[in-house]
Amino acid sequence: MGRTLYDKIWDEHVVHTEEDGTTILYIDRHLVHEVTSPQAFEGLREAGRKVWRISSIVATADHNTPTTGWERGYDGIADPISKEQITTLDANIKEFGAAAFFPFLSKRQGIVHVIGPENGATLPGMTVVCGDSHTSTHGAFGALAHGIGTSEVEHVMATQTLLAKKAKNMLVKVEGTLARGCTAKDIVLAIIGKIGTAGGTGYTIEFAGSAIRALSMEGRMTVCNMAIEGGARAGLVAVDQKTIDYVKGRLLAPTGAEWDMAVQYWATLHSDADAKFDTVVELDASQILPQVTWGTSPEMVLSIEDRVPDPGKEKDANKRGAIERALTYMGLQPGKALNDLYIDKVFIGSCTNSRIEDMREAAAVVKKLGQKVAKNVKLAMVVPGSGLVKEQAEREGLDKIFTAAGFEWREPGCSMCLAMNADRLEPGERCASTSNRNFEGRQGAGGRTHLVSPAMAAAAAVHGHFVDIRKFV
Ligand SMILES: CC(C)[C@H](C(=O)O)[C@@H](O)C(=O)O
Ligand code: SF4
Repeated sequence: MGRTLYDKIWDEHVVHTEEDGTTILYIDRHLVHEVTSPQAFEGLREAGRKVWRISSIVATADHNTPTTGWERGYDGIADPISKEQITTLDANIKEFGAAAFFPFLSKRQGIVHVIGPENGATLPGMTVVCGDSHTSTHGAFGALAHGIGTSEVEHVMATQTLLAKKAKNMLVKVEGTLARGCTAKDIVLAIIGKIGTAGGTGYTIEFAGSAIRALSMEGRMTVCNMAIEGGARAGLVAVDQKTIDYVKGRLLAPTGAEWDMAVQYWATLHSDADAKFDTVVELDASQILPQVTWGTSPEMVLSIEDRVPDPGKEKDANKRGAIERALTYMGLQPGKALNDLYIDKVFIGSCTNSRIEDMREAAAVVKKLGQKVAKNVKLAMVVPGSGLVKEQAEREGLDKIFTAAGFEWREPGCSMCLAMNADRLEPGERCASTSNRNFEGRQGAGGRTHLVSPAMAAAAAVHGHFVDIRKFV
């Protein structure tokens, strides 16, 4: 019987499987950031162990790094805990080693899920782990990639393996053509709206279909990034020519004869025609409208043509309670049209939407609208995902488009995606955000997050409220 892409990568990495399915899986790439690595390094130190394969480690600082004040160097990191995490990572990598380290202030620094692919650290067919839930992003390359906990970070460092149990196979097939103005972000929000945040629990999701194949690598990363918000630990997209073209020539990508061998192998990284999936979900891309979340979970999502739901119409008492709580937190009345929601802040960034294509998409909308950020919007910030994205965007003059319209153009990092640095919402502030989580307090205590695409966020900044982006692109 044919195998799925997930089956193939899994089989290739099994070291040993116990009768109950517990498997020792070999790990090819270990991405490291400052938040989930300190205890792992400390554990190694206490046990007198070294890192098993230094060349598997690629590290950067991202969650705590400030997005302003870089000219002041490490003195620009106001929060002492943030500063300590960043300097601790520097010291740990110095002591234990890495294939590549992109520290705070370096040109290639950035969000771990942006710098991995960008530097060819993420390659098709690899097993990729990181102490970070959005590691699913790297599945866009046909790599089996998922987040691990801090104790597992130490385990992988010490043994180059991970204890895992195989998940089931889910196929999410998106066929057809997206409407103008609709993007990868709208696809993945629509998928989560359909399957729910628990829909993918226990599965690895392969995203397929003509709409997924039509996406750029950046778009595929956006989709896989949010697989975790749909409950799946990992998301995958089959390798095709776009994948190979993206990887070619990147810093850590293979070269010469190794490249040729790799490409030959990568060509096998797709599900066989007769592969069996445990569950299949289908979506019609032409029916996907611009998406906006209204609540405090990514599954609380509707289209721009919709209105805030009425809990009174929900028969299930649990669901009704959840809607009521979300509306209270979000400060929303049932029946309010989503395009009438006025916002206080705009955040364009995060590992979901901070790549060059996202910057281009947002800048194109700003340019087309030709107006400044609306008066009611106190802050509209654009945070590129890495130093390289920032540099490329500046070469294309995108920063000028943003700043001329009144946006702030910041230094790279996670920033207001989770407010671990100085960038945050104040209580009650409403934000159009291109990130992936809208949980209570995610962008600052009491902050209200609406997840949208970069195009929608840019249009909302200029109009001061959400709009049907299809009319403006
Ligand atoms: C800090 C880190 C462990 C966390 C994660 O695992 O995802 C963060 O990146 C997030 O997005 O909430
Ligand atoms: S950008 Fe946000 S979601 Fe991504 S790794 Fe950073 S904090 Fe997590």
